[in-house]
Amino acid sequence: MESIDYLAEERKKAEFNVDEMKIVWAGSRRAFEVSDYISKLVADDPDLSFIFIECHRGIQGFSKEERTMLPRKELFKNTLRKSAYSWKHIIDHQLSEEEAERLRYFVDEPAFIDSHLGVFIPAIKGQGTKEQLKKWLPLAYKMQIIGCYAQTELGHGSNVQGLETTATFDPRTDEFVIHSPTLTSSKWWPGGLGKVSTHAIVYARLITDGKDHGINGFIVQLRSLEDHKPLPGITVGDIGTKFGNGAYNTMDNGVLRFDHVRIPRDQMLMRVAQVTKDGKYVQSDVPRQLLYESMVYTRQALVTYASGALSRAVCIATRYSAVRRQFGSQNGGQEIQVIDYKTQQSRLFPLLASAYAFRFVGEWLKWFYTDVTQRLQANDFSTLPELHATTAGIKSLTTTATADGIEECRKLCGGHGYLCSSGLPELYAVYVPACTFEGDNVVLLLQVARFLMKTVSQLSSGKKPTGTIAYMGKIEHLMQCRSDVEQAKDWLKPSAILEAFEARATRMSVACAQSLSKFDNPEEGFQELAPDLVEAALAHCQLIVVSKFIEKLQQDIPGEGIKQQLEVLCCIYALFLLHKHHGDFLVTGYITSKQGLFANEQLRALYTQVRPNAVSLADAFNHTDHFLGSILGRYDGNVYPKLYEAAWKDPLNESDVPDGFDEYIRPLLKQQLQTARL
Ligand SMILES: CC/C=C\C/C=C\C/C=C\C/C=C\C/C=C\C/C=C\CC/C=C/C(=O)SCCNC(=O)CCNC(=O)[C@H](O)C(C)(C)COP(=O)(O)OP(=O)(O)OC[C@H]1O[C@@H](n2cnc3c(N)ncnc32)[C@H](O)[C@@H]1OP(=O)(O)O
Ligand SMILES: Cc1cc2nc3c(=O)[nH]c(=O)nc-3n(C[C@H](O)[C@H](O)[C@H](O)COP(=O)(O)OP(=O)(O)OC[C@H]3O[C@@H](n4cnc5c(N)ncnc54)[C@H](O)[C@@H]3O)c2cc1C
Repeated sequence: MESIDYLAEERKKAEFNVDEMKIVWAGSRRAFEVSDYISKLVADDPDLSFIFIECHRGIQGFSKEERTMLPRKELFKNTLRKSAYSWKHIIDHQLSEEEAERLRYFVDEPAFIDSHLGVFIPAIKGQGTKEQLKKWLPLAYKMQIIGCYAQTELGHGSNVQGLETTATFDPRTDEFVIHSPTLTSSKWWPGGLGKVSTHAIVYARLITDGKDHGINGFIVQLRSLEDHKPLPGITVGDIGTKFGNGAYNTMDNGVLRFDHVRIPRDQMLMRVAQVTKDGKYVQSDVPRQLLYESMVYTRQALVTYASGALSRAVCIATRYSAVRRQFGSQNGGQEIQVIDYKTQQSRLFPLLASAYAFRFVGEWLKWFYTDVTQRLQANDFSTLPELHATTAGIKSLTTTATADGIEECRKLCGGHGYLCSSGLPELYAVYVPACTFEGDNVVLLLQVARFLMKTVSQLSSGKKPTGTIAYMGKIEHLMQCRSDVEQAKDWLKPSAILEAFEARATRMSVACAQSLSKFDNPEEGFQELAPDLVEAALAHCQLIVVSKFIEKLQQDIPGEGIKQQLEVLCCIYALFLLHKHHGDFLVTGYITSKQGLFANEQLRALYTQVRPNAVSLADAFNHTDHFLGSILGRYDGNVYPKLYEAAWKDPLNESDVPDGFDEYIRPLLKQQLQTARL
């Protein structure tokens, strides 16, 4: 049966070519084609799109929207089935790495494979010697071993140097003895550890000849490759159900303890430091920070994932806002679409713009990461501190804004957003740990702040800042200049926006540096001023996102109306931030309150420009209905009949009279009858 497109009128209003925008969103025509093909493949194959569960009626299939009603144990088993099926598909059809990654993405269930491919393999690549890569990578790529990343412990996560697990070298047997000396040293959280991984990269304190050399990575086998039982000395299991039904519970985050487990010496990852057969500790000429390299990789990858998650929420909220009507009916006509309310626009459109902004900064960050890792291979470590600060900061900014944005989209959908069938509660529950994993977002901003303070202190020594901090080279100008905006439309000039963000970031960093210099003990000062330092770091990161959006617009972007739409979105992103943080811009003296009001006036005008294009800008994300998993976000906008239909699928509606009626409701009703008779 052909479906009616309830959003057709909205789509007719678009002032740009949606197909061309899909390519800009995907990054290239080839990336679009791969994503488009794989997302449809997943949506159309029940083995990938459905959840099959054994119940009293035999095997029953459930759609993605019904996932939150299902018990964890069955969901988990289904995820194992999907992973095995996906893997077979990848091998049988010889999918490329890019296609395989897309397949994992569109299946859209957190699983051990994410840790295996997203952290275990990158850790071996980053910290292993050539010989170690040769031995372990083929096994990992063929999934003959499955690995996880066991860094965090019950007692320590953010403070990596505080980890307690020990790896003590025994020269008599040429082995390391891996041990968990305390309860708090139990590994806690690693994804894929609880029930699946056969191996782990274990972070432990390296001890030779009684001397503690700090943290290093070790490859440790955890489970038998025959019967999957834990090896002697190993206690391992799942840490328990996490936030939200369904959500991240398809992942087996685990707990792990070692009781003097022995591993061969060559299972210490030895790119950064080596231990010789006679127990000598030898530091390589590469920086110790390379121990943290896999975190840098994952943090940059999480930025593109942030744009993906935010775009899903925004797509749902935009389509639903065009379908939903409230108030304003005249002469029996239709009510007003809620998307036409300026308040709805002022909450929704900055998120739409943010999704695009995060996409482009993610694209750039991927390039930057590749560039720096190529330099590292050639033993040029000069850009590593900047890469660390940038990945940490942009991961922090984008994941916080995305988690908050998903929740805002839920509220933008009113009551129906609170239903699991809207897809938004589960999207939030799955997404929100990204603010914590791969580094707590505040801890990461403090890393950016340290980098900024170092940069400011080096300015006086004549060191020329480059890359993302090149703007600080113009410190004299940026400390004194004032905005020359005279009317609202002046805020459309990229140069006006850029200077505002540069001046604000510079002034906030310099103010922190000046306050810090008043402390005798700089570390004490850093702790005391941490809230201000976090704000300065955020200002720097927002400048990076804004400037990468502006740089994107300087490229040749073909397609009818595409550049104009992106220009509008770029200005919305920047002016929304300016409006939200206008206290910073005012206090640092770059703008006057009048200029702040002009920015807000311009922002409202930009919302009017986006309005006719909003649904099409959300369509350009090219999300399938399967991937969205949301009745409110359906492409055809046919929301109400589908919501009504879905309600009846809830297990509570399997019978008219609920279980428990005889025990708990009937006696109450009877008691009331008796009271009434009295
Ligand atoms: C079927 C399908 C088939 C195919 C599919 C294919 C592909 C799928 C592929 C990929 C999936 C991709 C992406 C993954 C997506 C999702 C991942 C999934 C789940 C995520 C799981 C989560 C994992 C984790 O959470 S792992 C644990 C993370 N832990 C942390 O982040 C801890 C945070 N803490 C720290 O990082 C550090 O402790 C610290 C806070 C940075 C402090 O460090 P330290 O104590 O050493 O102290 P200093 O601050 O003094 O730092 C010293 C010095 O080092 C510099 N530094 C610090 N960190 C780094 C770094 N990372 N790099 C470089 N340099 C660093 C710091 O600046 C100081 O420098 P100076 O001395 O110069 O000042
Ligand atoms: C879903 C999920 C998956 C995970 N997967 C893995 C995995 O695969 N492998 C793995 O090893 N780990 C994993 N982790 C663990 C994760 O990396 C840690 O939880 C994370 O690094 C934060 O550390 P923490 O839990 O110790 O938080 P804490 O550091 O205890 O943070 C608690 C609070 O203290 C604050 N705080 C901490 N230090 C400072 C400071 N210096 N200054 C100011 N404030 C501070 C934080 O901002 C936060 O508000 C996962 C976590 C989750 C939630």
